[in-house]
Amino acid sequence: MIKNFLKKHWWRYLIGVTFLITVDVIQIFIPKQIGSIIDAVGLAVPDMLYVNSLIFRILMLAVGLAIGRIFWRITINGTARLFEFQLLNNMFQHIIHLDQDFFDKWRTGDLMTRFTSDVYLLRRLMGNSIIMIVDAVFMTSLTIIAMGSFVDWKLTLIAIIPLPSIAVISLIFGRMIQRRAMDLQKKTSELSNITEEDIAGIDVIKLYANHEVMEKIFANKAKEYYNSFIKLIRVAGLMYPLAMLVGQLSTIIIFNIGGPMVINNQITLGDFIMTHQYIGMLVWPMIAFGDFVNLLARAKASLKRVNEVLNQPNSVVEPPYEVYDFQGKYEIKNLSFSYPGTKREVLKRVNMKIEPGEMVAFVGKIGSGKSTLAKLLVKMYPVERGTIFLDGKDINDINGRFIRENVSYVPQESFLFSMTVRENIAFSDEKLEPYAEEYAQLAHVHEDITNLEKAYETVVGVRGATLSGGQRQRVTIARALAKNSKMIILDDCLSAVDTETEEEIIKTLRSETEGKTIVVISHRLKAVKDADKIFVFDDGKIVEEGNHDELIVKEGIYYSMYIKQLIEKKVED
Ligand SMILES: Nc1ncnc2c1ncn2[C@@H]1O[C@H](COP(=O)(O)OP(=O)(O)OP(=O)(O)O)[C@@H](O)[C@H]1O
Repeated sequence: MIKNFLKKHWWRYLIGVTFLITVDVIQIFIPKQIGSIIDAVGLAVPDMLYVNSLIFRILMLAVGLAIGRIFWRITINGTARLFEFQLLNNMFQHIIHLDQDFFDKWRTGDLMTRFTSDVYLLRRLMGNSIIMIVDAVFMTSLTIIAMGSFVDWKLTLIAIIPLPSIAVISLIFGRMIQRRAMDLQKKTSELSNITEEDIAGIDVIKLYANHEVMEKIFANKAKEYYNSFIKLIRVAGLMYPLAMLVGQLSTIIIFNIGGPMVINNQITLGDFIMTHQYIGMLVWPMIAFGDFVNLLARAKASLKRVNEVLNQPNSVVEPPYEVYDFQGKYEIKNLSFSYPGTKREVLKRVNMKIEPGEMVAFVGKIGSGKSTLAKLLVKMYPVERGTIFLDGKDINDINGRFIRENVSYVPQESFLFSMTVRENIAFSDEKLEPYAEEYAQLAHVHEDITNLEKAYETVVGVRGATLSGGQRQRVTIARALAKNSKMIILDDCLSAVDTETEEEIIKTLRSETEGKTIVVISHRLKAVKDADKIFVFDDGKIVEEGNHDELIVKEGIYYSMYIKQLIEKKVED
């Protein structure tokens, strides 16, 4: 990723580094001018014209410095921002195409940290670190050359003796910093996870009056993060003063050796001050070197974490996207399924046929595998070859995106984006916005929407929080209907509306969407009793199948569930 970026944008860095080196070169001449001014004004009769010309030169150099700095900032920092922009896009584009398995396992906070603080460190690697290393190398060598040629080589070579030890200090500390930086990023992720989860689950915390417990858990995580940070800054914080100390040793040498040289007239006072200034100029590149090693170590840790996201493979291997005349005929043969990374079979030797235009219902106990099968129909998880056939083709040979374009799957948890109701309904295509009312009517939610403060233009809260559960569910159905796909799967997505409304919505769907295949998962048997086929699930197996009348005659599990629900309804009434 970094290599590719550098291959493409090396010229931007070349321009930036040229400006940076120009600035370094200009900087080298300022102490020389100051030294010359001191020597000139120290004469018995100072030549003020010469002094003024030196001052003018300093002014010109300062202007050159300012221009150079502006340009290297624009080019180098701008390129680093471009890298950040492209990296963020790459990461997002990668994860958005990953299948459900990835999102089941990764926690939002962890992902957020990788998108924010890890990317931030990589941006600094691609910007600040270039500046640091160029300054460390060029400023140091140019300053040393200037000191030697403008003043005295012997004095210069003795003064720089302590400098290589800075490199050694940086290298030793760099390793420790990397380890601690990795731990800090992990702790940052954990803290983000818990913050994200606590805010998302704030209702539950309040309802259970569980503030103290959650505060304690949060405080522990925050403390771990704090400790990890302190551990890091202890090492990083020790490295800088040590580097500075070594820098000061050079100053002491200058005073000890350079001072007597002035007294013995070997160098002028201007030369001495110039040398002192040069030594001062060497301190920044030394720190820059330490900073570079520190940043490199931290960025390496971040690169590893970002690459973990970018190299995350899809558990479903997709064939090329190919369009064909989708019918929606499913044939499931002896399908057994365990979620990726788990051993427990949640579907066991399932056989099923769904014909185009049929209405099919999945019923059965909780956790019996109904939603799992529905998700497999839209290829959200990988399945063995030869188990699911769609329109006569193995599902593994059809691109998942194409399937999901033709099948609208309405999941159990209704999620809306914090945009207007109209935009939510027309989520699949903004051109559908003028027709939002029609789809809302089909989903029996039009009246509810017109009663909202701004009707269809009402912006719903985060995740649709400002709508009731039932309203949210029906808006998600309207959204699925607007997609106008050939097949629709309603995964127990009407649990928050009453039985009558659920029945009516299903009836309307059936009559208004003639020819479309409908799969309904519901716990209310009355709502699905008109289905062409009803599959009864129990512990991952299909234990009964047939239409309502056939299943009633069988007097099996379906029959008992149906009678139980009838009695419950009567008792309720
Ligand atoms: N992402 C997952 N990873 C691992 N196991 C899972 C996952 N999702 C569901 N399961 C397990 O698979 C089994 C079947 O779950 P599924 O959601 O398909 O049941 P269901 O019949 O739809 O239940 P319900 O009627 O309560 O919605 C359950 O035991 C559940 O714990």
